[in-house]
Amino acid sequence: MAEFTRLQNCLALIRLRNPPVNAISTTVARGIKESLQKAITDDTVKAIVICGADGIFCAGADIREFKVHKTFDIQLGDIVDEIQRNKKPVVAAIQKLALGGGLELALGCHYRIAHAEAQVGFPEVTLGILPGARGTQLLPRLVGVPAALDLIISGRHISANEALKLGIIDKIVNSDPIEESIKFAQRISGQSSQELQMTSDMVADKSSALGPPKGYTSKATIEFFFYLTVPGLCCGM
Ligand SMILES: CC/C=C\C=C\CC(=O)SCCNC(=O)CCNC(=O)[C@H](O)C(C)(C)COP(=O)(O)OP(=O)(O)OC[C@H]1O[C@@H](n2cnc3c(N)ncnc32)[C@H](O)[C@@H]1OP(=O)(O)O
Repeated sequence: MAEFTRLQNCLALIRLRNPPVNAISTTVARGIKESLQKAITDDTVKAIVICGADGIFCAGADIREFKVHKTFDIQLGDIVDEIQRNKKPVVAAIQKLALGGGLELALGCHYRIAHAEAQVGFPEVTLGILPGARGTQLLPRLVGVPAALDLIISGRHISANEALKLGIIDKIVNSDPIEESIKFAQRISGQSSQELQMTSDMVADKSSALGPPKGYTSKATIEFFFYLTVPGLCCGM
């Protein structure tokens, strides 16, 4: 599930909870979607923090459901789009791991604050799939195409420090990233939607050289990935 908490100071907290690694099951995805809706439609909420329960952000899709579903009725990509469309700033507080769909969720957020011991990565390739929830668009926009390809094709996990240097993470903390994210969200919640729109437009301008906007995966890119990865590969969800 995902728990929605209305905090003081005009903030909302969305906490993923699915032991042992807060993987994104259908129930978790539905919970995130519903919680986001609540936060977005509540005029008193000015900023949103997304985190995981029990000291871990999220290890990606719930692989226990892979045997049950061929497709998921709630698409993580739609949730990522919703976060990006909305005018309220969203901060991802990353503890321990943000992998696969968990990293895509974090990349959809406007800011990422991670603990120094955290790791991030796209292990999809080890399962014979590709990041399918905007990761192949959002990652290159942050780190450039060569570094994004390296991470997606290798499936390796990288440290928070490397992620900071690459530009995947905005800030590393040695304290509790959830508390830090709440403080940060509080600070930026004063920004007007116009200021936020200007900031996201500037980011979009800077990355426009990388091609079409999110939601688009070129055929050539897909073919390239197919070529480089294992036979019998199926596409991400
Ligand atoms: C709606 C879908 C939307 C988007 C889809 C996106 C695609 C993806 O996200 S694909 C990527 C999926 N994630 C992974 O492949 C991660 C796989 N797991 C690991 O690499 C490791 O388990 C680990 C998370 C790095 C943790 O390693 P470690 O600390 O060594 O512990 P383990 O013994 O390996 O695992 C502990 C415990 O967690 C369970 N678990 C791990 N990952 C998942 C997962 N993704 N889903 C469900 N459960 C997971 C693992 O089975 C262990 O459970 P036990 O009951 O303790 O055995």
